[in-house]
Amino acid sequence: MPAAPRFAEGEDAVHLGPDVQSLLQQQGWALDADGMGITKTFHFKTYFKAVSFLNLIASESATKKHHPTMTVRIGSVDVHWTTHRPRGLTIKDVTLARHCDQGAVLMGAVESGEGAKCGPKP
Ligand SMILES: C[C@H](O)[C@H](O)[C@H]1CNC2=NC(N)=NC(=O)C2=N1
Repeated sequence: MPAAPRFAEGEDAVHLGPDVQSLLQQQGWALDADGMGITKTFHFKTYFKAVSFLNLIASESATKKHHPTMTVRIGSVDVHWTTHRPRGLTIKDVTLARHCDQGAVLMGAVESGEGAKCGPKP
């Protein structure tokens, strides 16, 4: 059975619960096995778009002083949000996950399978 979201101490779980559920059920975010974080992979037609998206998120992260773990590949970016202190999901994770979804639209994200790939064309 998938984990339930685990909110950091002091968070308003009553409001944050439905916000996290909508990210999970409607926006394609996945909950970590321990319920403490969320991940999503964004796909792009070019490496340059993938890197530009990463920089868009990096810029907002610097402003908000909340930083994701990101892995950039040739045609995709994995983004993981969690809060280290206090440990668990917070409103910052939710707000910045939404920012990622908006930024992905701006950067022309595509469906999984349509992103750039290595190797010869099929
Ligand atoms: C002081 C500073 O705001 C904190 O260390 C921030 C920095 N960025 C952070 N980023 C994330 N993802 N979680 C944190 O708990 C966190 N803490």
